[in-house]
Amino acid sequence: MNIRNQIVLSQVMLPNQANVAGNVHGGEIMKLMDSAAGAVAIRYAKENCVTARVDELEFHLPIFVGALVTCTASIVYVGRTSMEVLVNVEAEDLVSHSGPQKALSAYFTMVCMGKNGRPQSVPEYTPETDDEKRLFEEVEKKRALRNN
Ligand SMILES: CC(=O)SCCNC(=O)CCNC(=O)[C@H](O)C(C)(C)COP(=O)(O)OP(=O)(O)OC[C@H]1O[C@@H](n2cnc3c(N)ncnc32)[C@H](O)[C@@H]1OP(=O)(O)O
Repeated sequence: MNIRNQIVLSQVMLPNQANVAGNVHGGEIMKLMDSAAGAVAIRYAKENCVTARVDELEFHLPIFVGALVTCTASIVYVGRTSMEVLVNVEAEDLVSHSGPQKALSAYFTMVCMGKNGRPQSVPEYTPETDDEKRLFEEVEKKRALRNN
């Protein structure tokens, strides 16, 4: 993975991010995911980007106060003005030392916005590794289905 195409964002979950049971609100994590997707898209496009769509958002595990949450946002497909960003979230219980566990995942469609407030083209993306090629083809198929 080209380092320019990935951003890792970590944060310890605090009591003000949780409900009365101590579970972190889903919206708190979704905001973190959106920030990570936006950051990697802006770095890739070298221009402001907005979120156009979120697909396949899945909550695999609950997250609790005190957990270290790490969002990894990776560019996996690039269209003309839009980018598909896969965001994986891991949560780690720092006390138990049980290691990070996959907690959430989603695909964000980010659109590059020109200074005129309209979508602007972004640099082409060529997947290199087998994993990158697999993800690229998966997203390409999904977009083709969506646009038909
Ligand atoms: C970081 C943040 O949180 S930003 C705040 C939240 N987000 C926003 O405010 C965005 C609000 N939405 C918008 O401003 C507009 O709908 C835009 C800019 C996303 C799209 O505007 P449109 O006039 O539809 O643009 P246009 O038709 O030229 O499409 C631009 C690209 O966006 C893609 N796109 C537009 N709408 C969608 C959608 N709903 N789902 C997936 N892709 C979309 C198009 O496929 C196209 O991609 P491509 O150039 O790679 O083929």
